[in-house]
Amino acid sequence: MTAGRELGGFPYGQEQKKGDGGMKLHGTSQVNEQGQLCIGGVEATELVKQFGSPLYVMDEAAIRANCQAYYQGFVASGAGEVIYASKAFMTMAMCRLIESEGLGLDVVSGGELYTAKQAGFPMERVYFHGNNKTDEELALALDYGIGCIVVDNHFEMKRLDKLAGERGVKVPVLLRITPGIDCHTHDFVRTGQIDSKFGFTLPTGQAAEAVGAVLACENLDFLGVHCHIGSQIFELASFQYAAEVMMGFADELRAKFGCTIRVLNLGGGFGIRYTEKDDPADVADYARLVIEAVQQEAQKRNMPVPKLVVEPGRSIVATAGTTLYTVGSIKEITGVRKYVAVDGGMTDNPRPALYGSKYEALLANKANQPNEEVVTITGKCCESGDMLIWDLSLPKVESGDILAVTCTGAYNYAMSMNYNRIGRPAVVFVRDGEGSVVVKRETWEDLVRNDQIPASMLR
Ligand SMILES: Cc1ncc(COP(=O)(O)O)c(C=O)c1O
Ligand SMILES: N[C@@H](CCCC[NH3+])C(=O)O
Repeated sequence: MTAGRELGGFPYGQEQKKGDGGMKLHGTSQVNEQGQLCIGGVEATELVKQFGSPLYVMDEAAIRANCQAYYQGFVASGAGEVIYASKAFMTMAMCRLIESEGLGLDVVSGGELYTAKQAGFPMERVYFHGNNKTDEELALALDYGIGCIVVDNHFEMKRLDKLAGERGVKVPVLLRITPGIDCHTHDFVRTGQIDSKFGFTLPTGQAAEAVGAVLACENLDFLGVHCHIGSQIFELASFQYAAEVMMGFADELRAKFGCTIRVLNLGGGFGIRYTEKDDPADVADYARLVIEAVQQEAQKRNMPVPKLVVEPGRSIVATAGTTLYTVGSIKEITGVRKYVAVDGGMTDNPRPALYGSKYEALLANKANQPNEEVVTITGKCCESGDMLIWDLSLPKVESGDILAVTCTGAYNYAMSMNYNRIGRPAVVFVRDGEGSVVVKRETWEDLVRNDQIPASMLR
């Protein structure tokens, strides 16, 4: 099983039949004999009837399969631990799923931490990240008995040491290191290069100095080091290189301070197939390569092999998600373009507007019909940049059709917003022919829930 598991080709439209990769469906998604897209054994049109539109649909079996691929690759062999980067998609139900698959959790805010706690997630399996954690967040983490805090900077280190001391605890910490590794991905989602807001910089000597500082903190238990070289990475060699650089750094620390790292956390970033242009490797190959790299480096340097931790986010959930929209207005500018507007847009998927991200889509209710036209899918925001997909080949589109945008499981719901006071769609987990709401749709009432009118304006 691999992340982004694809269940073979799919007879959707003429262009895709040309054998150029074409549109593929992930997880349990398939087209039934009536030409209807089904996810988790339920027709997409049924899901919309039952739960409304637009709708985030998460294929539970697909998420579990991705978790299991990671578990097999990294945990079953005894090499280490997999902690799901909850920023990609976080809800209480998701925490339950992750817990049941034997993975840990990476959180980056008090809100994510609180959600995990509310879901009953075991706190000793939680790692807390972030470049500007507040005292309140650090105190919450300590009071919850968190497993590990990934310290990003000196400001945090000092306050955490003090807060832990006040509570009479010694808290396990990793130091976030910026190793200076450049990898091929979009600039905005590249976090490992030197010019980064995250972590202690390795090549300048700042990182080694920070280890000296953490070792001097009475209430911090230095477990090891962390790095994260970026997101949506396809070159496995980048991860291998990161492992080598970090093990080299561990060797330097041994020489300098006589300390041994017990944990090496190499972050997340494994890429997934959004469109035919993306060609990800298997999680099993990724695991093998990284585990071997760490073992070889340890052997070469006569060091104990540290516990390896990885933090996948996107590759656990992205391919499991499909967003269903209802087609509304259609505007044709003859000889220029045909705009097809859906009942969502950048508010539920800001990635195309933010990063120029590309997605594939199909008409869920006409999934076996040949493509007839090229259209541009736009959202309903008062914003010209509110585009979801440019130049998409589809069967003849009509108002009322259900458009299914695939691979929306990561950083879609998580990054959704209320611009134009548009409520967030519901999130539904589908499995074995049934859908269950895991996040309710935001109502107009929800949108004004926190609004206050000053007394002076009520007079
Ligand atoms: C520190 C850290 N860990 C893990 C992740 C998860 O990355 P991805 O979703 O690309 O696997 C991120 C996000 O890029 C991150 O910043
Ligand atoms: N939000 C980004 C990924 C962020 C990575 C966080 N470190 C995306 O949608 O691709």
